[in-house]
Amino acid sequence: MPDVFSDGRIRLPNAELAYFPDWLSTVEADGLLAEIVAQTPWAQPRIRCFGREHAVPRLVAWYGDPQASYCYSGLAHSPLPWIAPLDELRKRLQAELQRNFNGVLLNLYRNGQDAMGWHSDDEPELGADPLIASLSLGAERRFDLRRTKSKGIQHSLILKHGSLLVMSGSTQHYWQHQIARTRKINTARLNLTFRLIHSESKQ
Ligand SMILES: O=C(O)CCC(=O)C(=O)O
Ligand SMILES: [Fe+2]
Repeated sequence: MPDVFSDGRIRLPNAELAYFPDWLSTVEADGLLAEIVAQTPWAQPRIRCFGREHAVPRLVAWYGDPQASYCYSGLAHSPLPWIAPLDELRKRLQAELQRNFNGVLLNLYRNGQDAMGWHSDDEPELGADPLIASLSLGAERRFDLRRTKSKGIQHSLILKHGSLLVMSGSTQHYWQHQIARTRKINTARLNLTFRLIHSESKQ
């Protein structure tokens, strides 16, 4: 693993987490937020949960290489072709982390009422020990972690504008994460999770 992981390491058992609060300058982060939000054809997929169909509480988009189909919110999604700002971020991450990414999932939380429930990113197409590079732009939201299916939050961090959180190793096997609703936030946050989809492992 490159040295970059050791600086920002968050020490939790059975997890590999590293947080870099100032990965982008504020100016870079401001520009990217405006550009990516404006250029993205946002969707709000409907999912079936406990027998009831409802729209996910956020807007989403999936960009990637043509073969990088990804299943999220219970549906398979073909990738949108890379746009320049996302491809540049991907190349920068690949150089710094010395790992490849072929897709990026975008989540746009329009305000504090948009959220993401407890989950692990452990789909088979992400491989045995998924590496997820998560870039946050816009409003600061709290990112909670808990041991898989346990009750209560074990660790939280505030993901700031321009920050990078890297999850790797066994994190997705032992831990779940969420972005909870909050009344305190009235502005938008964009999160980008760069991933590597192993298309050969799909049926
Ligand atoms: O918005 C975030 O920081 C988390 C997003 C996330 O967990 C995901 O896309 O799987
Ligand atoms: Fe996730």
